[in-house]
Amino acid sequence: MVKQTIQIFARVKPPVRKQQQGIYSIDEDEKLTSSLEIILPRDLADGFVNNKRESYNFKFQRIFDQDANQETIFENIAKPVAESVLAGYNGTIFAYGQTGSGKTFTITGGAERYSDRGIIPRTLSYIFEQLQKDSSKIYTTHISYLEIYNECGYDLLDPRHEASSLEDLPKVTILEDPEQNIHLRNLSLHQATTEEEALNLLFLGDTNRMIAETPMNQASTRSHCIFTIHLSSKEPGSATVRHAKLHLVDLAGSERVAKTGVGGQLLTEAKYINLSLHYLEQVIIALSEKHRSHIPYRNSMMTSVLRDSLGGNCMTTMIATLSLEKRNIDESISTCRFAQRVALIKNEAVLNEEIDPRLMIIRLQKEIQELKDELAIVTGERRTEALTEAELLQLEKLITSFLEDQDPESRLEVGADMRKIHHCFHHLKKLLNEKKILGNSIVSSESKDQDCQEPLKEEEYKKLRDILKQRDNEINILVNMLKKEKKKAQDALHSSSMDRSEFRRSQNSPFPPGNPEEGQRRLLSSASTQAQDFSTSGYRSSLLHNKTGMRGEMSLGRQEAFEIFKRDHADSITIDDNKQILKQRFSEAKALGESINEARRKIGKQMPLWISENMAVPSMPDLQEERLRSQLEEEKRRYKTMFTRLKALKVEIEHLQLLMDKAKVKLQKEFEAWWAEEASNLQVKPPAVNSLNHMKPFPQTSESQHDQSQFLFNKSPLGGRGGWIAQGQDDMYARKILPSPCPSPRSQEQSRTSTPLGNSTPERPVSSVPLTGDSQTDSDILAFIKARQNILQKKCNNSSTQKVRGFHFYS
Ligand SMILES: Nc1ncnc2c1ncn2[C@@H]1O[C@H](COP(=O)(O)OP(=O)(O)OP(=O)(O)O)[C@@H](O)[C@H]1O
Repeated sequence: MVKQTIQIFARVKPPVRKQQQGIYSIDEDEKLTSSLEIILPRDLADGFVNNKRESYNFKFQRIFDQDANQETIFENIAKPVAESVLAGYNGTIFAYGQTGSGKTFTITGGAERYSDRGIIPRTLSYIFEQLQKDSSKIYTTHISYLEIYNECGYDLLDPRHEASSLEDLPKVTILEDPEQNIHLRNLSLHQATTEEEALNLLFLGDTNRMIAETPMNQASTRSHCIFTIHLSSKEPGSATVRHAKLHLVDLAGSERVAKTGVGGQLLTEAKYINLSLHYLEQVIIALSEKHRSHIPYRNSMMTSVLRDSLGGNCMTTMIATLSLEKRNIDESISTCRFAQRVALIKNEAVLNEEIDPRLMIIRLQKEIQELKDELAIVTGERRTEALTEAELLQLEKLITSFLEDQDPESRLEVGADMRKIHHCFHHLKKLLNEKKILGNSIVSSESKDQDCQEPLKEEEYKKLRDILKQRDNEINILVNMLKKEKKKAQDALHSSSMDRSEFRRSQNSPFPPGNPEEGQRRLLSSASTQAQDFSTSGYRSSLLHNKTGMRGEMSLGRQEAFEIFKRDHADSITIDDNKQILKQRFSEAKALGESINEARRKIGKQMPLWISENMAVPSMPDLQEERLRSQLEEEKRRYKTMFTRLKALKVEIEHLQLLMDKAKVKLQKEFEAWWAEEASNLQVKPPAVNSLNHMKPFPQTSESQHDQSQFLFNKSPLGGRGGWIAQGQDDMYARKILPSPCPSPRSQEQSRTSTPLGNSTPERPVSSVPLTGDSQTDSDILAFIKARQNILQKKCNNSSTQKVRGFHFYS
C-alpha cells in the first residue's frame, strides 16, 4: 500500500497581452515545495470580497511558469503517475482552473502544433512504449471517454454518435454494488492495442464533443471530461490479473456565476457546473477534516465517478491552471485556495489484483475432473472390469522387482487404480504365506538340524531381518496409498463446494453482472470488434467524412460559400501550416524509408561477405575482415538511428493528421452555424432590395471581411451565372439571388462591373429562387428560371413602360 497526499502543481498560462499581466513571484528555493506569491493590485484589492490583503502565498509541489513547455509538464507531472499505473496502482490527474486558464491545453493539448501535445497523447505514447519493452507480462489496454454535462453522463465513444446527437444517446448512469464499488452503465470500453488506436479514440471523443456543441452549449467549457486508460496485466500462465485505471480529467471552468454574468439556459448550466464543482469542494473539505466519517460523494456524478481518486485507492495529482492577468487574479486566488485544501487529502493506493474468473474456472474445472476420476477409483464407481492377463503379469513383475530391490526407500508404484492395489495385496499375501510355509518347513528342518549344525550365521540373520523390514515397508506403503486416495476423495467433495462459493464471489468483479466468464467474454469480444472499428486511420477518415459529409450534399452555391469561408477562416493558416509540415514530414519519411532500405540492402550484402571471410580464415582476423566488420556495425547503427527516427515521424504524422482532421471538423461546424444563423436572419427579416446590407460577414478576420465583400459582389456561387449569394439559408431554404427579368439601370450597371464571369445571363436584374440542395434538381430549376427569364425579357422588351424593380425574391 502506498500512502500519499494528493500532489498539487500549478501552471501559469502566458498572458494574451503582456501589459495585462498581474504581479506574482515564484520561489523555488525550498527543497520540497515551491511557493507562489500573488500581489493584488490596489484597485482590485479594494473590491475584493474576502479581505484587503495585498499579497497571497500558496505552496505547491512545483510551479510551472509561463515558459514551461508541454514536455516539461509531462515529464514532471504525468510521467510519475503513468509509472505507478504501469506498476498496477490507480492514478488520476485533474486540471482545475477558470475558463481559458489552460486546462484543455494541459490535458489534451493545443490544436496547432505537434509540440503542443498535452498529457493524454504523451501519456499514451509513454505507456505503449513501456508495454512494448516489457515482455514479462501480457498487457491489455482499454479506453473510455466520459463527458459530464449538466449532471448527465455521455459516452463520447459511443459508436452510435454518428447516427444520433449526444442528447439522444443513452445516458451514462452510476451503479453501486454492495461493496460500494462504482460501475458506469452505458459507458463503452474500447480495446486499444497500439498508440495509434488509442489516439484515434481520443480524436473520436474530442470530435464527438466538438460536434455536440452548439453556440448555446459550449460544452467544452461547461462540461467535465474524463479520459480513462484501463490497463490490465498478467504473467503468462498465472490466473492473477492486475487492474489499474488512469483518469485524465479536464474539469469545467471554475469561475463564479456572478462574474460570468450569464442568464437563461447558460445560468442553468452554470448552476450545474458550479453545483458540481461545489460538491467537489464539499468532498474535498470533508476529506481534509480529520474526524469526518461521512464524505458526500453521492451528491454529484463527478464526485461519484472520481470517488477512488479523492481519498481512496489512487495516486492523485491536481494541476491548478492559473491565468494571472489582472482581471483574473481573484479567480486565480480561489483556484490556489482550492488546491491548498486538496493538498491535505490523503490517499491509500493498493495494488488491484484479482483472480481472473475465466482462468480460475478453467483451472478449477480441470482439477475437479481429476478429482472426480480419483474419486471414482476410490469408490469403485468406475473400472470395474477385471485386470487383463498382461496387466496381472506386469504387476507381478513389478512386485518381484520391488521385493528384490535392496534399497529400503524403493516404492511400488502401481498408480491410483484400486484393482491393482488389491491385486498387489493378494499377491503379497500369497507370497508371504508361501514363504511362511516354506520358512516353517525350513525352520523345523533347520531346528532339527540345528542341534547337530552350527548356529545361524550373522549375515543370514541380517538378511532375514532385512526381508522382514521390506515386507513391513511394503505394507506401510500400500496402507498410505489407500489413505491418500481416501483423503483426495474427501477433498474433492470439499473443493467442489468451495468452487461454488468462489464462483459467487467472482461475480463481484468489475465485469458486467451475470455469468462472469460470459460477461468478460462479451466485454472482450465487443471491445475487440470495436477496436477493429477504431484501429485504422481508414476509420478516422471515414468518420471525418461522416462528420463533415454534409459537404457532399451541399448545393453548388453553398459549396462555393464554404470554399471561401474556409479560405478566409483564421484556422486555415494553421491547416495550411500543418499541411506544409505534413508534406515535409512525408517526404522526410519517404527519404528515410529509402535510406533504411538501402542500409538493409547493404547489411544484407556485407553479412555473407563477412561470414565467408571469417569462414575462410577463422582464426586470423585480417584487415579486410576488420574493415567489413566495422562497416557492418556502422550500417547497423545507421539503420537503427533511421528506424527510430522513422518511428517518431510516423507518430508525428499521425498526430498532425489528427490535428488537421479536427480543425476541418471545426471549420465545417462553424460554417454550418454561420449559414444557419444567416438563414434564420433572412426568415425573420425578408430581404429587401438592398438586403445585402443585412448580411452578416463571415465571423473571421478583418482581412476575410474585406474578401467577403468581394465575394458578395464579385464571386458568383452559381459558377459565373451572374448572381450573388444571399447567405444564410439552410439547403432547403437557400435562396440564390438571380437575375430578375426586368433590370433596373443601376443593377445592370452593378452586374456589369461586379460579375467577372457574366457570360450567360449576367446583365439582368436579379431575382431569387429556393433551391433544394440536390445539384441535379438545382440545375434543372436554374435552367427553368433561365428559360423563364428569357420569356419575361422578351415581354419586357415589348412593354413600353419599364419598371425599376431591383431585386426581388421568388418564394
Ligand atoms: N501554457 C499555454 N501556452 C500557450 N497557450 C496556452 C497555454 N495555456 C492555454 N493556452 C491557450 O489559451 C487558450 C485557452 O486555453 P484552454 O482552452 O486550454 O483553456 P481551458 O481552461 O480549457 O478553458 P475551458 O474551461 O473553456 O475549457 C487556448 O487557445 C490555448 O491554446
